[in-house]
Amino acid sequence: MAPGAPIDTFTTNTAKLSAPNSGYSKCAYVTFLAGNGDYWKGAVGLAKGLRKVKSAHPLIVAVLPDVPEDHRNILRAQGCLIREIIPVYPPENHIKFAMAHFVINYSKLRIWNFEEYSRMIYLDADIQVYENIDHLFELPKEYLYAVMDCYCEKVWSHSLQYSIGYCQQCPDRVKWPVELGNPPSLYFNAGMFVFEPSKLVCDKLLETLQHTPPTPFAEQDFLNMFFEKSYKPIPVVYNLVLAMLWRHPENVELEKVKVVHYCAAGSKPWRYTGQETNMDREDIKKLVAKWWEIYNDESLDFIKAEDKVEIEVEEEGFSKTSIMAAMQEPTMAYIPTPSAA
Ligand SMILES: O=c1ccn([C@@H]2O[C@H](COP(=O)(O)OP(=O)(O)O)[C@@H](O)[C@H]2O)c(=O)[nH]1
Ligand SMILES: OC[C@H]1O[C@H](O[C@@H]2[C@@H](O)[C@H](O)[C@@H](O)[C@H](O)[C@@H]2O)[C@H](O)[C@@H](O)[C@H]1O
Ligand SMILES: [Mn+2]
Repeated sequence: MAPGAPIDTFTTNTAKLSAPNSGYSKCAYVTFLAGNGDYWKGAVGLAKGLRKVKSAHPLIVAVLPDVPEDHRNILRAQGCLIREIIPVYPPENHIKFAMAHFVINYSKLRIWNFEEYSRMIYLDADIQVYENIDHLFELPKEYLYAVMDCYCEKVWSHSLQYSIGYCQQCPDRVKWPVELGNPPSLYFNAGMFVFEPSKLVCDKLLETLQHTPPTPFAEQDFLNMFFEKSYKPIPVVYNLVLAMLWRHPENVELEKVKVVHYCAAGSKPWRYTGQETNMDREDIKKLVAKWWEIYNDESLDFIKAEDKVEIEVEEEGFSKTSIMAAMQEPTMAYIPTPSAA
């Protein structure tokens, strides 16, 4: 079991999780979309995946102004709620320190403004949900819940952890040197987290950002700094960062994973070629195929309420209502009752 992931969150609290909704009125999933590239495909996949696992909550898509109307319409047609947000930029003079392709992610911070929801789960658009995780909305208040990240990929080569060979996923493999004081605080992957929207917190985030020099992992580093005292780790099944498969296989039981995060280089399913390092692994091929199965499944497309036709289906002597998509021509579907004889 990954160290530092206190399973008390799930053992002692499990009882609470089955309790009626612990005072959270409106909950929603939220993802983030920027630019006119192909991430909209990730958001469509996510919307269909949440439908497949019968989530009871809507998916909000926080879009930057540069997301084209046709991409927004595709997402509306999949039942997503589109919310345009104002971009957030770190202090101009430091912008070069964040990895350029991550700078746009600072705009994610605007989701703390969505106060009409008392609890939200943020999911990157390159994430897929394969099992219902609605119970996470009922975790005890006041904490930010997320899965611990891994420091072993080359993208971390700027860090002290990487140069020492230390990773929080296996703190005993290479111990943090005593002469360097305490090991780094637990650090989460910001592709998935459970949080409570608050305008007050949003204002504090934006104000703090203005005097915080950006760092390589941009808003992920910033969120880890900001929530250092209120971050609570949750098990890896809720956000499998793919690198865990080859960096810490001992911490992963793939058959139990509920959420997969396609963040490793070359792993975005809608761009997958299998050419990049580790992308020819059988488990990666299976996970990419699993994503496409949902993306291509038309039975998971959104059907507007007004387009649903309720028909009475008489079977084996009892009646049940079944919902079917509107027929092209609005003819009443009639299913004859089997003769009593
Ligand atoms: O061109 C882009 C880049 C990123 N994103 C959004 O920002 C998130 C974080 O970026 P990414 O997932 O590529 O980072 P990674 O998790 O791979 O480090 C994505 O999942 C998308 O939701 C986007 O909409 N358009
Ligand atoms: O803007 C910073 C990004 O930082 C994170 O991505 C990283 C991180 O997970 C590394 O640990 C992985 O090795 C790497 O592949 C991956 O790109 C978040 O997934 C993403 O949502 C976003 O916050
Ligand atoms: Mn991601």
